[in-house]
Parts: sequence; structure tokens; C-alpha cells
Amino acid sequence: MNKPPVVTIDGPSGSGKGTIAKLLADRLGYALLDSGALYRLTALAALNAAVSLEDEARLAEIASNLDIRFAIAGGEVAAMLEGQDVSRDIRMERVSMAASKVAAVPAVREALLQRQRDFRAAPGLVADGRDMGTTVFPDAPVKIFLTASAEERARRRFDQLQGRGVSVSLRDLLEDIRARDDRDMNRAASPLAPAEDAVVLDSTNIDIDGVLQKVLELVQKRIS
Ligand SMILES: Nc1ncnc2c1ncn2[C@@H]1O[C@H](COP(=O)(O)OP(=O)(O)O)[C@@H](O)[C@H]1O
Ligand SMILES: Nc1ccn([C@H]2C[C@H](O)[C@@H](COP(=O)(O)OP(=O)(O)O)O2)c(=O)n1
Repeated sequence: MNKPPVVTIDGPSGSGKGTIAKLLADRLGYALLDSGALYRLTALAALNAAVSLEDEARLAEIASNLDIRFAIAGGEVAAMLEGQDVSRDIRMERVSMAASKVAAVPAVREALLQRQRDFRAAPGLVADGRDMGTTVFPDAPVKIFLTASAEERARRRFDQLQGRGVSVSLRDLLEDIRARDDRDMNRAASPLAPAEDAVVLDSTNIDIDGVLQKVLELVQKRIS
């Protein structure tokens, strides 16, 4: 039997992956995997348990035993850790930084691999992350690598956080984005990189609707 199709959307922080993945999943009636949330949840659980981010064995144990669930609340996906809605907590800057460290640990990635593959279900899946097209779903029929300049991505994040009433400096955000890009691209385990068969889309000068239209065109061409 053919496996349900997967559309993978990989790329650096702030490139618009989460936004496009959600819109696309809604349009297609597909399930959604926000794989970054799994790394964020692992990081939050480690911070809550005061586990050192250098302690790779304990981090892998946490990733293997995560008690998590994604629930739909008011049209949004809520991330639940041990029964608590932690959707806001996992987006905090200190958790973002910790997630990028935790994600560099090969045993953590290994522990989360099958959990991610289990999201594949009929009629299809949209999966957003860093290694969806390269490692987790190498047989996906549609692979997108979404990118944008670091300055544009920092500006987007700035607007997003300001909209939520979080006060941040644009310069700090740009530094954080560059540090995270560097760690995500240069780690040994599943580094951030386009799959050989991915279509690279630079959204620096394209709005959300423009990106969605391009992705929908690709899906229509490749998934009948
Ligand atoms: N093409 C785009 N043009 C302008 N803003 C965008 C675009 N794509 C996404 N955004 C905005 O940028 C912010 C970051 O997008 P998000 O989807 O969270 O990125 P990622 O998941 O890649 O980190 C959001 O506020 C989103 O609305
Ligand atoms: N498949 C994935 C998804 C995320 N990660 C890492 C990379 C990031 O530093 C963290 C958080 O990812 P997330 O996609 O939520 O981050 P952004 O929204 O793009 O800022 O996890 C990963 O290594 N592999």
C-alpha cells in the first residue's frame, strides 16, 4: 500500500515555515507536524528539571519519555507537556536557545525520530522543521526549503513578538537568529540544509499569500 504523501517545509528560523505549513495543511486537509515544537518541549522539560544542557544522556532520556500531546484549541494547535498547555512557554527566547542546543544532540534526534514519523497519516501530512526532507521523510513527494535574509527574518520575529506584547531589541534578535543559524547549519547530526530534491524558495520579498500560492502549485504538480 502507498504511504500517505508528505509535504516537507524546512528552513531557518523566521523564514515562515510554521505559517505556511499551517495554511497549507488547512487548505489540503492534511495533518500538521511542527517538529520544532518537539525540540522545544524537550528543552523546556530539561530546563524545568534543571538538567544540564551538556548532559546528553539525561537529555535523550527526557526526549524518549516526553509526555506530550498536541490539542486543537480555538483553531490553534496547543502544545501540552504533562497535561499543561505550554504553547507560550516554548516560544520564549531562552527556550528557543535551549532547543537549538538540545537539537544538536544526536541521541535526542534519534529518540524523536519515530515519534515524528508516526504523524504520517491519510490523507497526508505537512511537516515543518530543519531535516524533514533530508532525514525524517526522505521519500516525501514535495520538499520545500524556505528561506529569507537574516535581517528580514529578525524583523518578522520582532513584529511577531511586539504583537504579543513582548519587548525585545531588533539587534538582539538578529544576533540570536545568526547564532541559531550557525548552530543549526553546522552541527554534525542532521544539519539544516536543503534536500537534494528540495525546491528552494526565498521569501525575503514575497508575502505570505505569494509563498502559499507557489507551494500550492508545486503540490498540485507532484501530488495527484
Ligand atoms: N513571506 C512572509 N512575508 C512576511 N512575513 C512573513 C512571511 N512569512 C512569515 N511571515 C511572518 O514572520 C513571522 C515568523 O514566521 P514563522 O512562520 O513563525 O517562521 P518559522 O516557523 O520559519 O520560524 C510570523 O509573524 C509570520 O506571520
Ligand atoms: N526538525 C527540526 C526542527 C527544529 N529543530 C531545532 C532548530 C531550532 O533551533 C529549534 C526550534 O525549532 P523551530 O522550528 O520551532 O524554530 P523557529 O520557529 O524556526 O525559530 O529546534 C531541529 O533541529 N530539527
